[in-house]
Amino acid sequence: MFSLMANCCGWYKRWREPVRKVTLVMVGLDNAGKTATAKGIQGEHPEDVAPTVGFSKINLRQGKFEVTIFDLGGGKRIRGIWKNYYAESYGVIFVVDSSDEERMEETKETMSEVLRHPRISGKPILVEQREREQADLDGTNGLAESDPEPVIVNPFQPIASVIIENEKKLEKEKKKQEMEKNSDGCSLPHKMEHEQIETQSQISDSSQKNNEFGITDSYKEALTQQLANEDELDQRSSESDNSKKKTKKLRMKRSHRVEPVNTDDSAPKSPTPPPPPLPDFYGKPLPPLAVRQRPNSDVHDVIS
Ligand SMILES: Nc1nc2c(ncn2[C@@H]2O[C@H](COP(=O)(O)OP(=O)(O)OP(=O)(O)O)[C@@H](O)[C@H]2O)c(=O)[nH]1
Ligand SMILES: [Mg+2]
Repeated sequence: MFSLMANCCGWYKRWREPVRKVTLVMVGLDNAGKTATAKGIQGEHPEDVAPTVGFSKINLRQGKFEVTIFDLGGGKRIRGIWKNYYAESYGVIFVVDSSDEERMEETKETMSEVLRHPRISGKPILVEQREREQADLDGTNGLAESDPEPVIVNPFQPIASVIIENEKKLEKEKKKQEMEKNSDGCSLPHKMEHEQIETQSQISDSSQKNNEFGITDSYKEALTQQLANEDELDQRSSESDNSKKKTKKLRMKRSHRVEPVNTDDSAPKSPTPPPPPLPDFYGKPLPPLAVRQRPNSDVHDVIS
């Protein structure tokens, strides 16, 4: 009864777990058997498999994982596209035809190139080894006849275990970091307090030192200088007050006078200027001119 309950709980937990999407990339030399492997995973016979040009996509469900495998073409000319899939792939399935001994060196070089790539390093890699009979290689033995049952090879199972292991490690690391953060958060206020206390003590120390050395003379000098400055300031302020008063008086006096016309530019110019003052002649005003004398004319000025 107890085991049944535990099983039910485990099943419910697994059912509640969110579905994880994982993308994998399947690479290897041409004719290595990548597409045949992909067909085998899907429960199909790997017969009449044509060389892959570009890629083919496989979707399958593995427990809580939704797996997408990109089966990429392995021809020399197509290998350049592999790197375009590295970034979004969680891991790599590298298929090797171990019976093709002649191409072992090429396989080695290609694999090391893949492993060296910065977008692959650190990611899980599964090397899928396919071994074919000599008859298969010669083409004398028909595939369908030799393998009546579909090849059920699931390269994702070991990768899934690696993923789960990695996740556990990540969770542990996360918890550790959180713990460290919390401990840092607790110690931070203490640090602050300690620093404050230190700075305060430094200040008090410096003031104490000043008193100890008795810089009273400099203090006196500073005081006298300040007083002198204040006196100067007072004098300046009184002078400025007097000048203000003087200007006030001047203004008062000048306000009774008639201002000259063109001396002040700021004053608005009147359209009809006032008549010019009459010229004095020994204190007596000259009579106004009625007619002005003109050259080569008989007309003379007449004094009225
Ligand atoms: N008998 C036998 N034939 C196989 C096996 N795996 C692959 N083949 C055959 O080998 C040929 C190449 O296999 P593919 O799966 O197309 O190889 P590939 O790696 O996908 O090649 P590219 O798509 O060109 O990169 C096909 O004709 C397959 O039928 C196997 O396990 N046994
Ligand atoms: Mg293929």
